[in-house]
Amino acid sequence: MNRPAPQTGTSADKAPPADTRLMADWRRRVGALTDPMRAMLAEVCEQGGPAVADHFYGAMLEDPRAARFLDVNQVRERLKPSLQRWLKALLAATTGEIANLYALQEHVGHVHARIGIPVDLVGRGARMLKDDLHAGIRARAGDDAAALEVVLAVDGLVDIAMETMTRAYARSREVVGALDGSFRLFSLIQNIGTERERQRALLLAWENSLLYALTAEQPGPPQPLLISRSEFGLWFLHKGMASFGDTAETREVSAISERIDAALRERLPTAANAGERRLLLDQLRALADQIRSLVSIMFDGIGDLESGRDALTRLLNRRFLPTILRREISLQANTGRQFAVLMIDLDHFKSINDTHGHAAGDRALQHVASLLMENTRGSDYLFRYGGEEFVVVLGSVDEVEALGIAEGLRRAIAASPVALGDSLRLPVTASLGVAMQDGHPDYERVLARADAAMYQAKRGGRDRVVLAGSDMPDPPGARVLRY
Ligand SMILES: Nc1nc2c(ncn2[C@@H]2O[C@H](COP(=O)(O)OP(=O)(O)OP(=O)(O)O)[C@@H](O)[C@H]2O)c(=O)[nH]1
Repeated sequence: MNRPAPQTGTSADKAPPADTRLMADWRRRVGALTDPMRAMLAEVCEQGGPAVADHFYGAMLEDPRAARFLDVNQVRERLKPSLQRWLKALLAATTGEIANLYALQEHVGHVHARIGIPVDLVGRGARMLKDDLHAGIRARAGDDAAALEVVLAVDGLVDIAMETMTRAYARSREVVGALDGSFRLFSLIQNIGTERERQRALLLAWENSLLYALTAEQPGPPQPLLISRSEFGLWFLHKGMASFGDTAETREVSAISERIDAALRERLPTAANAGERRLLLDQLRALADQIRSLVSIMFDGIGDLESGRDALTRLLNRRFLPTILRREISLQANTGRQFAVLMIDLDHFKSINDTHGHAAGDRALQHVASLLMENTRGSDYLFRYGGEEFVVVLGSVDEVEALGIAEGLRRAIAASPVALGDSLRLPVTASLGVAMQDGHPDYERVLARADAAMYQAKRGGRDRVVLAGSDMPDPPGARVLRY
């Protein structure tokens, strides 16, 4: 598991070289600050900082778009103090500190882009900060020329910080846009023919369960029959819509699925006799037929996709991970369905290479990749993350389900040695870190938590699952740790 820090998607390594003109201008402005001006700015930050931060985040939390990214505790404990520190760093900087400030602003710009913070909201925040700082300056120095000088200096510094951030933001959004676009092309499907047949079969399986339930004496509650809960429905929500995009067909499939589920919820409990249930069944099957035709049209439309997959394992390439995580984060915000990230690292993999050769190592990687495919659902995303590391994104799961799938994967890997030649069976184990998405808008965080949990699993002795930050009890017989 030796590897450099993960660099996914919009990381700084993809940023253009620093804008030297902008930095020079920044230095010039900072150099022009006189000692009295600096003293005034220090006082405004020191005494007015907490009120500025209160006002800033109070207004942000009132905006529903910002409220999606912020929660009250996070604002109180982390963001307000960090805004005050940032103000101080910006307004009290010396020319020698500009390079660091520039890097910090770029970082913030990248994070905003990853999270998808609307750019007008950032602009509004800057305007509010300036207004409050102006008020603080005028309260101390009145309206004389010296105060005006300080106001102009503050405006210049805040604007230049914003410009640096916006530059990084714009660059990151370009990367995000390009990745999202290419993901649509590549994501879908390892083999379009197979995937098409698989989804037809899943739809049919859902219809059969409907047939079975509706012809039974007691059809039971509607919940387990909902198409949105079926494996087809999960595939459509997590992968179908992401891959085919917002088209007339995908919208129509969503609308028909909602009609099916509404009919099940409303009419199943009151469909007292066999005749009524038969009628309901016929209507639902007619709707399922429409879905079938639409899905067929969607598959016909995508023609020849390249694979976008890791050549050795056929799993998804990690460069698409940010696209998927961003999408799952917004799906969670819109639907309330949680998702989980599993970080999986094979144990002592180096010794397999060292003892049996690199080809045997490759074979082991392919073997584990196929175990991952066999032991996950059609709606899950499987990535080759690095050499002997994999990431699985589990959509629509709670903590218990995620843990169950992770533990199932651990067991499947441990129970299924790699066949090398006719007689050699090589045991392989893996350490797994599981992180539930905790509502934080930056996908790097859930990845980092899964990664930390996986490291914990290594430290705990390997061949185990560690759940990041949880109080739940371990399932019986499972090698699950909490920390
Ligand atoms: N065969 C093969 N080996 C790979 C590939 N990618 C990475 N590796 C090897 O995977 C090994 C990873 O070793 P380490 O990171 O030291 O970790 P480890 O031996 O798995 O030990 P722990 O993770 O601590 O349990 C290195 O020897 C890499 O050369 C690959 O595509 N094929």
